[in-house]
Amino acid sequence: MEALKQFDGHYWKSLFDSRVGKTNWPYGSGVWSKKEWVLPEIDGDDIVSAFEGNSNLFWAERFGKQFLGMSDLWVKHCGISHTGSFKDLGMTVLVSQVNRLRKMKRPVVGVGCASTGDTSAALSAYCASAGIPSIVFLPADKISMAQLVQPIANGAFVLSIDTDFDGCMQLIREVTAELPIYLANSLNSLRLEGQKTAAIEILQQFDWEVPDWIIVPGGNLGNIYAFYKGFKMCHELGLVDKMPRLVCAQAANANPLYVHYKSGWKDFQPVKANTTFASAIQIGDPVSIDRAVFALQNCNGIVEEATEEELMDAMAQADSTGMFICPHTGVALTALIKLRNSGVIGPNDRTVVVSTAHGLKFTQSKVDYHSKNIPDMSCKFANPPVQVKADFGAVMDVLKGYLNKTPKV
Ligand SMILES: Cc1ncc(COP(=O)(O)O)c(C=O)c1O
Ligand SMILES: N[C@@H](CCOP(=O)(O)O)C(=O)O
Repeated sequence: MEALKQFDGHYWKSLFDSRVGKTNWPYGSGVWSKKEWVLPEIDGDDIVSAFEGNSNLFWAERFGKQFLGMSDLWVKHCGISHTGSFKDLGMTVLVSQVNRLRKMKRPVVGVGCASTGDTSAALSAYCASAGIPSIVFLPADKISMAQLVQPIANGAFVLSIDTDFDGCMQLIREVTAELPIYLANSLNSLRLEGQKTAAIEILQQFDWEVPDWIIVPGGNLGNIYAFYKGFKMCHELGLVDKMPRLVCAQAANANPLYVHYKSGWKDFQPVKANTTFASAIQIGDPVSIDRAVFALQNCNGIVEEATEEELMDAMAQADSTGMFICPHTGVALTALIKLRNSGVIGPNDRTVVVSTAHGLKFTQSKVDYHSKNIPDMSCKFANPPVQVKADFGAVMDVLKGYLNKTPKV
């Protein structure tokens, strides 16, 4: 920070703004356009990038107005990305550094992670691009088919292990302590250095105006800290004059941070994470718990939770306004709905919900919901297809019934 403080906020803003939308290597990446703040000393030739970042910040006008009476609601689509999640932002930094270490002949035989599906997809893609072996530990039968096929296709060594994510995490930590395999989970701060650029990007996209609220779904809890760090740096280095308030949203079935928050931050206890449609955050013993607590305590942050029904309904409502979000973003939207209904978030507060993965990775959950195929869930926003005979009269009857119910313009 001392070195960066040699330049003022105006300098950094115009430097970062000058790089947006260009193809210059590596600055065309949303992460590497902030290289001086991420990993300054790395040589451009060592960087492994898919020009990640620069994701769209979408004005959720209809969702905000129709469901929440809000005028200034935005969704940061970090999941519209190379491997379909925000993990690309951190993985480009970590794999670039490993690439550099290997060129320096350091003994790194490969890179490994435990994963609920998105970290493994990003790791295997970036490693494949650089010709570095990747090893991924996945909890058997607990990730989506779309996520599972990503490391397989990218040539990773995939271990499907009969445990949950927390079990995989413990195993990879033990294995990487014994073997020269570089650990790629977010306890490695290189990941967070990349992920923090999403916060800087949001400020940049608002012309360096600070939103009131940022809502982030949390699992292993690296990302909530990364957002805090990105905003904090912009504040301390004079690019903006205040911090937003952060909200971390968890699935009620995997809510150790929520329980800790509700206890007044007394004694943290890991939980046994139960099955959730937000499967990528089915984590009971998050590795970045201390960082997350630090971040939330220092920005007057809030933790919320979402039941399965709440998160699936929120996802369906968002999709009905033209989005196609993942269940984790449904968790974040539920937090928004609760905070808006209780008046904590005001109708005109500028609010950004961070969407963390592409909805196409989680289509089975949408199929189950719209087929009303979920035990004990009413699926009240389901929109199942109508079965109809191949007959003009039958089709017309069905269409007339539909058009009669459709609001007139
Ligand atoms: C899609 C998705 N959303 C949210 C998260 C939560 O991020 P973090 O683990 O950094 O809290 C993860 C991974 O854990 C994820 O894959
Ligand atoms: N959701 C993550 C869980 C691991 O998180 P990490 O950020 O510590 O790698 C995943 O997709 O694996």
